[in-house]
Amino acid sequence: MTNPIFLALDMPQIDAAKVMAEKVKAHVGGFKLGLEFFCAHGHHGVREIAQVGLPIFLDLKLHDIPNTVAGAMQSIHTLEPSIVTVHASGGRAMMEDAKAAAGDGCKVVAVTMLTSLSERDLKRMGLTSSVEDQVLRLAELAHTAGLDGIVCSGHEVKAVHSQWKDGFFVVPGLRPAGSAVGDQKRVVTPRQARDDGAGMLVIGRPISRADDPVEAARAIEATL
Ligand SMILES: O=c1ccn([C@@H]2O[C@H](COP(=O)(O)O)[C@@H](O)[C@H]2O)c(=O)[nH]1
Repeated sequence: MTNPIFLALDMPQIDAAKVMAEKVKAHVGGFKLGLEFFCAHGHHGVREIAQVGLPIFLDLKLHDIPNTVAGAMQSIHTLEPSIVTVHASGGRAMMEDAKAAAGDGCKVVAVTMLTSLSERDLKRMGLTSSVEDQVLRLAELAHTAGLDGIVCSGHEVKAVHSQWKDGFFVVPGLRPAGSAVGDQKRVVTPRQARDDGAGMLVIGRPISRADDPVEAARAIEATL
């Protein structure tokens, strides 16, 4: 089994990110580079981390009109990410154009409902359905648009998996038992997410902010 853990390198310093990546590379399957890192270091930064030798997940959460998102996908093509995110709420046409622009060898997955949101947050946005129904609805839209899968929390992944059998499901908001939750609201353990159908486990602070990141990554890997 390939290691499903992707370490989120959410840090603005490229040297620190590279040191962290080198340290933990034996215990993770790849690295996730998001807005904090990409806004600071762009293409150069992605190439630096790619040199460590593991797959790169570019978590840019693209969300704009179809033409703009397709252009952004083409602009990151040369970086050869193994997976890129767009927001499902950008709509079907946007997701279709993103997938077409991504080309072969790059999975495109849609963020459904951020793991930092709760049912209460949905209501504040005027959405009256449950979190699970909202995630299932957006997953169906992403499936229809031809995407490879979605990003959701471990609370919904089982239901999504039973609705979309061959989908690829990325699950962040993961916390080993007893670790600090921080700003995440819908959390489960890495093992629970994997058992429920997650294909990729995105983990940041429980590893990157641990006193001993190598031991933290090793311990999580051992639970899977
Ligand atoms: O719904 C989402 C989508 C993406 N993320 C990203 O995952 C990591 C989680 O980091 P932790 O430190 O383990 O909380 C982070 O990079 C987010 O941008 C998410 O958390 N939820």
